[in-house]
Amino acid sequence: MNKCVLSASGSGHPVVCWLLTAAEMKRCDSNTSEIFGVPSVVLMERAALSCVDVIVSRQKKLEEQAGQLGLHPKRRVLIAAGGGNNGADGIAIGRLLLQEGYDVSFYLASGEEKASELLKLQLHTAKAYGAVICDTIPDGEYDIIVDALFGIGLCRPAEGIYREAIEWINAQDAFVLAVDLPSGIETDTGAVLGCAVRADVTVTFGFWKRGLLFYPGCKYTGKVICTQIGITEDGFLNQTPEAFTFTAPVAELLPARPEDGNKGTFGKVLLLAGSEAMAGAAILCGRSAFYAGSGMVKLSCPTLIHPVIQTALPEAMTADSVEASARWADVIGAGPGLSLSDRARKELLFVLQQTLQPLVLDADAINLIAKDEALLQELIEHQQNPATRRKLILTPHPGELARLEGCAIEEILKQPVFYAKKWANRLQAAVLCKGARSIAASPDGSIYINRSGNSGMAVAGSGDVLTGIVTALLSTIDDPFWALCIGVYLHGLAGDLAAHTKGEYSMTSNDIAEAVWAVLVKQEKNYV
Ligand SMILES: NC(=O)C1=CN([C@@H]2O[C@H](COP(=O)(O)OP(=O)(O)OC[C@H]3O[C@@H](n4cnc5c(N)ncnc54)[C@H](O)[C@@H]3O)[C@@H](O)[C@H]2O)[C@@H](O)CC1
Ligand SMILES: Nc1ncnc2c1ncn2[C@@H]1O[C@H](COP(=O)(O)OP(=O)(O)O)[C@@H](O)[C@H]1O
Ligand SMILES: [K+]
Repeated sequence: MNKCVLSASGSGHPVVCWLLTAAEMKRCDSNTSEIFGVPSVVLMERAALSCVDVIVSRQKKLEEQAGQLGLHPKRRVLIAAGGGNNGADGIAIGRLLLQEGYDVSFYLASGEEKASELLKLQLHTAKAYGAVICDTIPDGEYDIIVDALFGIGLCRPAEGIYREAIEWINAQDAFVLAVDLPSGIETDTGAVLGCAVRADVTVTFGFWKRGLLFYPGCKYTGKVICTQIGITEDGFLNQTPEAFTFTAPVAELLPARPEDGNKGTFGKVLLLAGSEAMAGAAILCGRSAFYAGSGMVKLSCPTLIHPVIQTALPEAMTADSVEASARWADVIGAGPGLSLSDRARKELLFVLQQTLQPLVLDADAINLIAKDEALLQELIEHQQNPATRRKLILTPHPGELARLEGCAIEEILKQPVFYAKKWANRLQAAVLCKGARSIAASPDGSIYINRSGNSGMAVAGSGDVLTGIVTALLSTIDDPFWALCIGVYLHGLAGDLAAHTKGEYSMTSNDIAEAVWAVLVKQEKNYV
């Protein structure tokens, strides 16, 4: 991956949003305090102030609206604090709200004797300002609940009094602000450990955590507000986080289009796609490749389906076999609607063994390789050897990745990041694991987590569109991992546009393909 582009984010590169694990965040916290000398208590005060800002500005709006109706919204707050530094944040928030004139009750779920040092300090200060700390939830009705039970330190399922507190919070008719993360959400995976708070707003400090983006965690966060509390990219030192996502627009990452270019300049894409029963896959893939900027697209598929392809996609050329076009192509994409036929296998073998161009493998190309242990081993050996390695992208869904791995789909779904990384390393390739949050892994260990797209994209042919986009981008973007990340992101944006016009119920994969051009126009114009 082009680390230069990513590290530019320190100077405010608008495209990349880091997604941290708990360990990365802890390292960054401690570097900020220990190397740069910003005391933890200063960071904590800023963290607390940033939450207070959110509460106070919301309250102000409510009071303005209610005032016009002669109403007076109450300011009854409950702070629900755990025994770690997330709890300490909560106590600091409560103390600041007391000073703002709010009616604040404090519930400390863990005993004071088990409190972290910073929590002890915060308890001492809060008490000095008149806070009364209760060891059961004080009876009463609350307008605002601050969830500060657990943050990035959650390490086991929430049980006992913690479960009771979480369930109680979820049963209240109050505005819930989660501090850093909703309690019960695992920082790295977004899994619910036991049970989790359903927040209206999550104020997260310094950087996004992966679990705020992954499902199911993202369903618990409400609106996520990432606040700057003095923990910056300087705190990474030389260890940038593994994972990132894009924030729109990505125009500056798109391949440049030379004014004096010709159709050869913009990529000659050869697609091994389509079969008698799946001609549409080839059409969707080819159409998307054109919309994503390819100069020329040639589809290698059985002669029988040439007429239907020529009719639906007159811009494309057709061929009976890849052999004749192998030299012509700048890039090859293989798999959509290919089938597992003998012809498909023969064609794929030719591509794998007789060509060297950058290659995208999807769907049946992956299934054919997964079925053939010798072929898979040969591919691994080629890719492990720098002398024979080619630029390679794989775009499996979890079922296809499970076939490659030889395990159950559930196993992949439990650890998608792990398996994407494992295959990226094994094949020295950019490997995607598709889903509601597609994960792309690079051989250098970088992870892209995609957040564009919607459930309307869970429709037949959607993956074929992605293959067309990614193959087109691979012809002009040098780094396969970048081509994959950008392709996946644009594909999701096209899905969002299709959902906007046709709705998630009715949109088809062709609607996604037909939205690609509009997404690119928006990117070019630098707005979304
Ligand atoms: N410099 C810093 O370190 C900063 C830390 N901040 C806050 O500190 C938090 C991290 O603090 P901690 O590392 O203390 O972690 P937490 O406060 O998130 O939780 C850790 C505590 O909870 C316990 N615990 C974990 N899972 C449990 C379970 N299921 N049941 C019962 N107890 C459980 C642990 O044993 C530990 O005592 C962040 O999320 C953030 O809110 C912020 O104040 C910003 C600055
Ligand atoms: N709930 C969802 N939210 C966002 N994107 C989704 C969702 N479900 C599926 N997708 C996307 O739709 C595409 C489906 O691809 P794939 O499973 O290969 O479909 P097909 O084989 O039918 O073409 C993937 O890019 C995936 O990330
Ligand atoms: K929390």
